[in-house]
Amino acid sequence: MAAAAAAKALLRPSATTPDLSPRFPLSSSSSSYLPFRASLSRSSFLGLRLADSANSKISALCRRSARNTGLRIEAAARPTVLVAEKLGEAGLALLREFANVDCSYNLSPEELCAKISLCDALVVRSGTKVTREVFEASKGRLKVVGRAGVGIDNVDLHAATESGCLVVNAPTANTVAAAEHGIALLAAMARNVSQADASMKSGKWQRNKYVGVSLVGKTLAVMGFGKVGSEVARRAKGLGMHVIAHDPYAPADRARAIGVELVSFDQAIATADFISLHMPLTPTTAKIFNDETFAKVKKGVRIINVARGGVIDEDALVRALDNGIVAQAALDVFTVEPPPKDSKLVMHENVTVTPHLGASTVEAQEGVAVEIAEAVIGALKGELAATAVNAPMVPAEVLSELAPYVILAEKLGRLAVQLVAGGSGIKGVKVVYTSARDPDHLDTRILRAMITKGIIEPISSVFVNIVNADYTAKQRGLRISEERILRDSSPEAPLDSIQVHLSHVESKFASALSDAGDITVEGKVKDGIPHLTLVGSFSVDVSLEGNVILCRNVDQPGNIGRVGRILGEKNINISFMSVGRTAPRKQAIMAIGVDEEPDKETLQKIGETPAFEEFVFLKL
Ligand SMILES: NC(=O)C1=CN([C@@H]2O[C@H](COP(=O)(O)OP(=O)(O)OC[C@H]3O[C@@H](n4cnc5c(N)ncnc54)[C@H](O)[C@@H]3O)[C@@H](O)[C@H]2O)C=CC1
Ligand SMILES: O=C(O)C(=O)COP(=O)(O)O
Repeated sequence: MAAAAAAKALLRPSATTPDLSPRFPLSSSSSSYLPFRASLSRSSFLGLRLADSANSKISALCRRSARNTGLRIEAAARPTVLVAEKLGEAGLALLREFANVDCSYNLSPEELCAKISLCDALVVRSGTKVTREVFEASKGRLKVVGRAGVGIDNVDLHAATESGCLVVNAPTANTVAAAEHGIALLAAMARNVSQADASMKSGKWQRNKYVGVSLVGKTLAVMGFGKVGSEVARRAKGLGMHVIAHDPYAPADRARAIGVELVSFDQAIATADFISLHMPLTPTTAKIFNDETFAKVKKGVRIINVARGGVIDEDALVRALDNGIVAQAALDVFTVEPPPKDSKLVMHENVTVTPHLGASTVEAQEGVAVEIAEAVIGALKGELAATAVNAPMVPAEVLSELAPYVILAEKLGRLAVQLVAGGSGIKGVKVVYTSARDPDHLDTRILRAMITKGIIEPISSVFVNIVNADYTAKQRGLRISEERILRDSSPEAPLDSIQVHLSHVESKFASALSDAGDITVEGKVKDGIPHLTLVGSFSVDVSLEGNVILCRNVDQPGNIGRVGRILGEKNINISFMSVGRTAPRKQAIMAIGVDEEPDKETLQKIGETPAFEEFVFLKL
């Protein structure tokens, strides 16, 4: 529950307040499909407005918690999910429980762009290009792209990240289907099954023409020893083949466990009778099989490609087939899909083709549909997806521990930036984490993202989430450095404190400057609630709920009463108050937590109080 709350805070655009869900006494199962969120923000991560028609017990809890913390509950419309390619029924049923589902297949790029600004999520397979234009056309509404399969080369990940859109895939459910298809193509190619079938159907009986080659004892090189590659290797060994593999990143012990030897690229292609491709299409693997490569293969090699067409230079393959260097090829995937009708490769008599059917089994399609529906629904609820492609994956237990610190981190960022005097410009941010645990084991990515969010959102129209935080900081020239300090405190908590320092800036509240001249704020988590514990060099202790007024004054009797009276006259509730001073009757900082936002006149009155040398109102 806490993990889910932390994740929601990470993903929503303007988490001005902690999500309340951890405090709701709900079982995770009862809450999992309820479209509820409580938030101060005008819209949640997905721009969802919360359903007002839902379970009244939950509504009451939301309202009560909302009153306690000054939160507002908003009613949300159901999100809209555009399913742009055929998806298994079980996945569609899950999506329909949670969202309005628009199944529109075969959209042109223009039609997709026209629809996308009305959609919170998009589900695709390999046939839809999710380009930068799509993200731009969504105008920020699209919050998750679900790829119902493995390869995400059809999604512009840079554009997704820049727009803060999460991309999730379904990496496991079609592995076996793809591996089985690889084996089907291997066997069909070796025994000329499709050619012989076509010949017979045209009325011929050509037994001598279609003599094949045996698999047993032959060497198969598996290029890319990941999920599919290793399943292909396992099956090929069952057929009595000698299997070698090339994968620069695969662990040798995994290969050894299957009885496969990992070899270099050149060794693999020079010794193999069959080469089966299972690497992703990336800038390094694009056209990795080209004229130069074919010049190094064993003459008469047979090639199977169930990965991506783009890893082969198709013109070079046609040349290699024509001159007999490659005896046969079996291809499920093509550089352009569908390939041109007159494609020499497709029409080649030594080539067996299928129209990207690797993942197309009934079982795999039901599997990927459910896998992607769950990931998309999770993301629409603001949870971090285990299969996120463009966001850090944080284990649930880590997230659960860090939940209150995630909220603290954002609030510290928000406080710090509001202390900057106009025109200063922020360049350097230093974050110091103190912990009793080995600081090297502290995963600060989500905390850094939230501090970035807290700093950037109040001063720009950009919304920042865990997907685009680092990118947005870089874009704005914000350098964020981190320091971890080992402190002798309770090792039960993951962190003792977080300090945010903004360097080389002027402050509108001079007392927020530390001795080193940085705007400094520090916070801790006490009883699960984030507290502000240091401003400049003044120790304070104010719970970070609602808003905060900071006043500097000379420590003398009556100041608390004065400000209390001004706020009381306007019915503004003080939630917390603390005084930090250098010494009795010397300079002091009063930190006052207020539930409501004082109007201009009230703030002016506080400012005009003679005892107050400076003051600032900070929105959390
Ligand atoms: N035809 C179809 O319908 C299907 C195609 N695929 C495709 O198959 C490919 C593999 O999928 P999975 O095994 O699930 O992915 P995976 O991520 O588990 O495995 C890919 C492997 O390729 C390796 N690799 C990366 N660069 C390499 C290089 N330069 N040389 C050799 N190996 C390299 C990686 O280390 C990794 O082990 C993907 O391109 C995927 O899109 C997957 C499922 C269905
Ligand atoms: O999962 C993959 O990478 C695939 O290539 C499967 O593609 P598909 O979903 O069948 O269009």
